[in-house]
Amino acid sequence: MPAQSPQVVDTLIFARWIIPVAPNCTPLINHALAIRNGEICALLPAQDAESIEAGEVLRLSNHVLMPGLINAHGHAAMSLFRGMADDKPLHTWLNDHIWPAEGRWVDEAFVRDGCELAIAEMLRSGTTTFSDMYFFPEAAATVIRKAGIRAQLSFPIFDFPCAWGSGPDDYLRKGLALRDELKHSKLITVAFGPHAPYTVGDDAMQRVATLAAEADAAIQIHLHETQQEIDDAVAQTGKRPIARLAELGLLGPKTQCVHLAALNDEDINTLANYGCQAIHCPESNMKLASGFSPVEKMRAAGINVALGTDGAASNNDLDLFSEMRSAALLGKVVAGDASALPDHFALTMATLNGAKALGIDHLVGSLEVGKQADVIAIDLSALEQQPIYSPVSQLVYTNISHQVRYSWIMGRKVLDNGELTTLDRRDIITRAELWRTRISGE
Ligand SMILES: CSC[C@H]1O[C@@H](n2cnc3c(O)ncnc32)[C@H](O)[C@@H]1O
Ligand SMILES: [Zn+2]
Repeated sequence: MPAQSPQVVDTLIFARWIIPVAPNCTPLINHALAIRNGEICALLPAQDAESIEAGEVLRLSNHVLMPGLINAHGHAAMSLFRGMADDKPLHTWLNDHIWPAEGRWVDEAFVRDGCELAIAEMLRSGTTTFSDMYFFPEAAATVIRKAGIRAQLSFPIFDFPCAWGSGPDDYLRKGLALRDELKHSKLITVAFGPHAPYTVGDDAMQRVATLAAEADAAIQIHLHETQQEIDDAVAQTGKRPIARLAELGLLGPKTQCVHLAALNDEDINTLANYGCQAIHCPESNMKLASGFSPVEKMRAAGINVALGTDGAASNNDLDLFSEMRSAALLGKVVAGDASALPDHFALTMATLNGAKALGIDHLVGSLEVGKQADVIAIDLSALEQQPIYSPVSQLVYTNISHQVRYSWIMGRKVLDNGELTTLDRRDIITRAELWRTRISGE
């Protein structure tokens, strides 16, 4: 919108700093962003925006405005298992604790309540899009619509039955029906979620590859999470999981590979050649002692690397700001280079790279005119952020998520001065406590 011909907009936000992420993370100082019909319609110097007429005007003199964060991998409803099984390695955690608990407790009500708790936590800490892989995705969709958050739902596929279905045929039928039901949704996309190479056999894997290609849909899978996963696969099949998936036709630019915490150079080449998406979950990988993802090597190979928290039972929070910090710190240790994974790259992983990984970078991930208005504002005036040499450094390296004050998704304000506008915080806490009482048998 040319500054000389002001038009009426819905929301006009003046901010001390605006970090657009594209073309880069250099902060624009004293600028304004205008929103009309859910889209960003102008980004311009503050003095040029004064004449614009707006339904609502916000003057955020201590704040950074930036794209909403994109949590590219998680299991939202697992928030109800937060702190239930800590300090265990992945396979013990899954086989002896999480899977038995899921078998006993997970139903539609669990997913609804757990999802709401997770979404509230994510909204309060700056996430505007998340990717979920969990049972009863229809129940998650109901809560997502209520909250007004953006999401990818990767419906689960295993070789064995679970509370949501009886096996691959049933999962694929239900998942495709959900995809059809949500095909006109502006906020939700539906992807295939084969759980992992060790829980999905060749037949089901091939069907996923065929159906996803037919539907032009994304696939999200836990992949190369531990060295044990690879050693077991080599012992059973003679192949590394990435090589097996390549043979089965599962790898491509719409394949979102989660964890990748045990990779050799050949694996990295294969992922790069197929144009796969990488989703790094540093805190979950550390907590379960799964392994170290070679993020710098993947980036150097041209692989898009996004960021995810994983579920709250293996993290134990859904705070993407702290995830950026962990990624930046761990990235330096793994690369043996303090200049590896700099702050601006961590910020890009949590925004634009997340959007690319989920195939929605034409819509979100950066503050650019024409994109959807998924925007957050963070107050930098607290003591813990002083003094401010670089707002990008403060966002990545200081403890900041509690300073997220505003959040808009498609132009709708879902966080207003730190308060959720679409969800009831107290009610969510009450229901979480009820689940804890039930689960701990009190
Ligand atoms: C297909 S529903 C999701 C399924 O995945 C389990 N899960 C959670 N975190 C992890 C992880 O890090 N690796 C593998 N599987 C994980 C979750 O408990 C559900 O059963
Ligand atoms: Zn996971």
